[in-house]
Amino acid sequence: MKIARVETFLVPPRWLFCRIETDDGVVGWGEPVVEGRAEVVRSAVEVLAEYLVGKDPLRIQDHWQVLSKGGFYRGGPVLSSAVAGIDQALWDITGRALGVPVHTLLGGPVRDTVRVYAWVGGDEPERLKEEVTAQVEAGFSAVKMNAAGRTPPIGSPAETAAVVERVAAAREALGPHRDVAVDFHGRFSAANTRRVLHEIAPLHPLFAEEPVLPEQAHLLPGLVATSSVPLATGERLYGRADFLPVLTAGIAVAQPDLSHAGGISEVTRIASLAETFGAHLAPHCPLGPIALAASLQVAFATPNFLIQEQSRGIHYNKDADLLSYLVDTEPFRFADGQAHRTALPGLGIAVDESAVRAADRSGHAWRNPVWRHADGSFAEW
Ligand SMILES: O=C(O)[C@@H](O)[C@H](O)[C@H](O)CO
Ligand SMILES: [Mg+2]
Repeated sequence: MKIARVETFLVPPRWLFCRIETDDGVVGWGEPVVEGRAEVVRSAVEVLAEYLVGKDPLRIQDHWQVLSKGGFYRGGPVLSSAVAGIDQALWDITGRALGVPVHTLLGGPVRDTVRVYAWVGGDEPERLKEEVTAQVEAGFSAVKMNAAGRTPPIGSPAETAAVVERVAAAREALGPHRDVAVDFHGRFSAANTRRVLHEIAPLHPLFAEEPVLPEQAHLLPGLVATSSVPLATGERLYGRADFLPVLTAGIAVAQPDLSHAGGISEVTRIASLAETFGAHLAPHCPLGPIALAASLQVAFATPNFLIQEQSRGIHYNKDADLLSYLVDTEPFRFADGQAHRTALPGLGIAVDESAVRAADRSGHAWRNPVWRHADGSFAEW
């Protein structure tokens, strides 16, 4: 079997899919994308495809090495995401060729269900409470909320109180048997995060995500030492080498993204690395159905897995959502807040190829919002 063709599809709301076809007709799908930079990753996939065409798709490890390291310059979001999507498609092809799910290829299942969480928004506590209640009624046992949008480097008492009030509203709607995770997005200074973590700790968050920016891993040990809130990070880290410092710093939850951190191959390695630090895996995934399917395959085979992000109900624009490109949406219904393991081959989903081809014809030009503080200065996140 040889790789015959690699195609990419720029599909709303903000994703990029790749389809790899073999000469004997087996097809695998992947999702190589960086939010806001989809066209750049598309170009990277096209360059990497030059090497792949004519090769045996089952040699995933060797292809991963060549694609990740053979260009001399390594790592970073664009290359690692391009490799990630290709890697997902090669695992999908391998599973389909052998008639087994990817989690079987990864050593077999260690669990039958995977707990997933839903995102909730809302600036006002009452609105947030409504959103949490709606997700609880939809079956979810865990949600994630933003700590805040634009925050000044050090918040006023009122701004700090507003964050606490919103987390408290979520906690009240959830009760003591469900979980709330709080995403800081690196938008707070470490000093502000330290103060806010102290205030929200009694509300028992599942974890605090990106408590500082990814390039400030050296500040994490101080936060770990001064807070009882488990810290999480990883959506903007792209491989084992990037995770080593944050794991060494003592984070509790590693959050590689299956579409950013080198795909199934590299995320399983990151999971093993995290295990040696006693840390758990909670893959980032505000992305599409293929990234989520890849995440779930890893979750079914990873002992130190905690919880899975997914984008049901997040509408980056009105044109499409998580379910738009699937023949059968059942795998992502999450009626009881869980994904259920199946024996379907490869990534375990059926992509609606005609819907993908049609969506690519209009494409998208999704870009990250640029935020500014009240004084006009750039607000980084
Ligand atoms: O944890 C999350 O899902 C967010 O931080 C998103 O990754 C961010 O809004 C960019 O897509
Ligand atoms: Mg995040």
